[in-house]
Amino acid sequence: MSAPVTIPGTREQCAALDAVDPLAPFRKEFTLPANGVYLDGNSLGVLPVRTPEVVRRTVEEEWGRDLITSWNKHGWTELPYTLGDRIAPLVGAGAGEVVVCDSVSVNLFKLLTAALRMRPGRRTVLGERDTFPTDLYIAEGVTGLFEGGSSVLMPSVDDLDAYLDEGVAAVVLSHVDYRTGRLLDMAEITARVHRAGALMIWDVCHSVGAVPIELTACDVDFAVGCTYKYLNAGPCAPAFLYAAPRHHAVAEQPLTGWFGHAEPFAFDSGYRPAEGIGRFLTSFPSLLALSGLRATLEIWEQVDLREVRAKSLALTGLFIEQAQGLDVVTPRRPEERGSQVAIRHPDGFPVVQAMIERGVIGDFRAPDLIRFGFTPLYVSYTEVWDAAAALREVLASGEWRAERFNRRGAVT
Ligand SMILES: Cc1ncc(COP(=O)(O)O)c(C=O)c1O
Ligand SMILES: Nc1c(O)cccc1C(=O)C[C@H](N)C(=O)O
Repeated sequence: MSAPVTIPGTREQCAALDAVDPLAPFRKEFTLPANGVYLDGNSLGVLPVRTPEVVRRTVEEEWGRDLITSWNKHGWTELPYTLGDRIAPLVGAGAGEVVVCDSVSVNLFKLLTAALRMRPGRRTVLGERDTFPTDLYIAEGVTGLFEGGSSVLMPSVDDLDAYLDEGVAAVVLSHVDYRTGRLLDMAEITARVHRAGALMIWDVCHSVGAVPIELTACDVDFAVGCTYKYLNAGPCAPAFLYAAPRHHAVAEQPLTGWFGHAEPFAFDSGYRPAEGIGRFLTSFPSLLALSGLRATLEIWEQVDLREVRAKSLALTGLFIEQAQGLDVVTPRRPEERGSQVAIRHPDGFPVVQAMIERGVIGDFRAPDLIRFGFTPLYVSYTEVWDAAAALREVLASGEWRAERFNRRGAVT
C-alpha cells in the first residue's frame, strides 16, 4: 500500500510543501537549468554537482598519475561488483547479486539466452507489444538463435494469462512503461509467471531511483536497468543486471568474455565461468563512465526511497490534477503509476517544443505522447505547478502552431 499523498491545490500550498520537503536539501546536489524546469530525468538525468570532480580525479590522479597501478591501488578491478553492491539496496537485492556492465540491451541478451538455456523444453519469450523496443528487438534476436524459438508480443500485460502456456520460457516486462508511466505489480506478475513454469525478467530502467523495488522479496529471476535516468550517472553510463542467487551456478550467458572467467588473469585457453554474479560480465566497462556512477551513488546512499516515492506520487498527482481536460494516459491510481505523466495529443511534438522554448523541458514519444518525468530529488512542487500552467497556456494560445516548432532532429 502507498502512503497517503497530499496533493496541493494552490501555488501557495506548493510553496508550503516545498518549505517542508525532506528531499529539498538534495536539490543543491544537482546542476539544474538556470531558467526553467527539467522534467526529462526519466530519459536523461541531470549532472550531479560532484561528478566533474570525481571524474577529474579518475582521469588525472588515477589514470594520469597512477596509470596501470590503479587497477589494484584504486580498486578498479572490483568496480563492477562494488558499484553493483551499492545499487543493490535501490532494487531490493543483496550484496553479490547486482553487477554493473554493458548496456541494458546487451545485458538482456545475456540473461534471455541464459533463461532459454535453463528451460530447454520451452522456446517462447513473451513481451508487451508497446514496451521499449530494444527489449523486443533483443528477444527477437535471441529466440532466432534457438531452433523453434519465437518472441511473442502480447497486446498488453493484461492478456498475460492467455499467452502463458507451457511453451513460454521467459517473460520480459518493463516495471514502469516508458510511454504511459504505468507501474506493474512485480510480486503478483512474477508469481503468476512462475506458476506457469517460466522465468521472469524485469526491465527496471524507468523505476530504479523513482520507485522502491523489491527484487528479492518479489522472487524475481533476473532484472536489467540503466543508471542514466533517475540515478543520474551520465549519458550512456553503464547498465546493471541482477540475477537471483539460486541461478548463479546454473545460468550460462553466451558472451563469455574474459572478465566473466573464473580467473581472468590466469589467461587460460578454455572458458570457466566465475562463480556468482561475476559470470555475467564480459569485458570491463568504461572506467570513466563508471566514475560518473560512482559519484552519483554517493548521493543515493543518503536517500530514503520511501520519501522519493511519496514525493513522486504527490508531484505526478499534482500534474495530473492540473492537466484536467487533457487526455492523460498515465494511471490515476497511485499504486499503478511510476514517476512520469504522459498526455496524448495529436500535435504532441510541436507542443513539447513550445514548452521547451518556455523553459519546461519534457519530451515527445511517437506517435502522439507528451511525456514529463518528475524526479523528486530535484524537482519542486512549485515548478510542477508552473509547468502545468505553462502547458495549459501553450495549448490555449495555440503558440505551438508556429512553424519553428515543427523542425525535428534525429533524437526527439
Ligand atoms: C525500458 C528501457 N529499456 C532499455 C533501454 C535501452 O537501454 P540501452 O540503450 O542501455 O540498451 C531504455 C532506454 O534507453 C529503456 O527505457
Ligand atoms: N538511452 C538513450 C539514448 O542513448 C539516446 C536517446 C534516448 C535514450 C533514452 O534513454 C530514451 C529513454 N529510454 C526513453 O524512455 O525514451
